Amino acid sequence: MPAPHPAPRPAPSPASPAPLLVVMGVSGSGKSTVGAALAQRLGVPFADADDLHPAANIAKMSAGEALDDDDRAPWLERIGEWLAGQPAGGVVSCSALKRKYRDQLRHHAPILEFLHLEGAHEVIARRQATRPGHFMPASLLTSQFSTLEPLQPDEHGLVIDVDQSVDAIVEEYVRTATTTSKENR
Ligand SMILES: Nc1ncnc2c1ncn2[C@@H]1O[C@H](COP(=O)(O)OP(=O)(O)OP(=O)(O)O)[C@@H](O)[C@H]1O
Ligand SMILES: O=C(O)[C@H](O)[C@@H](O)[C@H](O)[C@H](O)CO
Repeated sequence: MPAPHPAPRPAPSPASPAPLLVVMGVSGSGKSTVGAALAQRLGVPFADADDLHPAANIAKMSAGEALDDDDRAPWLERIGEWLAGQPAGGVVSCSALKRKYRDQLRHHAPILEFLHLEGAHEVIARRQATRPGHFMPASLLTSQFSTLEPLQPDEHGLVIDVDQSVDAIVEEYVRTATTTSKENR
């Protein structure tokens, strides 16, 4: 049962800067792939939060151990600092599994939007399994789903199903955000 759709924010317009967007979801949901494609489509900088992990976090996940709140806290701070440094908008791919993680990011960038790439376990597991050479083992996918807290109604964001092409996801985001922008005029 998909989570209720949270309130989407208006799309970028001449009057407003491009969004600060976090593409969120469990491991293998397509955050890095969709995030990079979306940043290119919107003409804004992109950062992959995987690149901002302390080495200890990468080692822990590579060893098949799930991260905990203490592991993620410094990582989320670095992501928040990156977001705060993007005055003209930007996209970051970050799992942002828990509400309190998203609150920590909003502390750095209050006007923040989330795009949750939501999908069935079997769809995402198939993509994780066919992904070459990534440090995140497929064995951790179940813990990702059990840790995931969907967007709540008061959080600005969209939920898009991953069971479609990357281009289709990007265009659905742009179309939905643009529609919302017109409705808000
Ligand atoms: N919409 C899509 N359709 C088909 N394949 C996809 C789609 N999105 C991503 N993929 C593929 O699925 C795999 C996982 O994608 P990606 O690495 O972007 O996920 P992720 O959420 O960033 O994972 P992690 O959090 O573990 O880094 C990759 O091989 C990618 O090419
Ligand atoms: O536990 C988490 O929050 C996630 O595992 C992220 O930290 C990873 O970066 C990514 O999903 C795996 O590549």
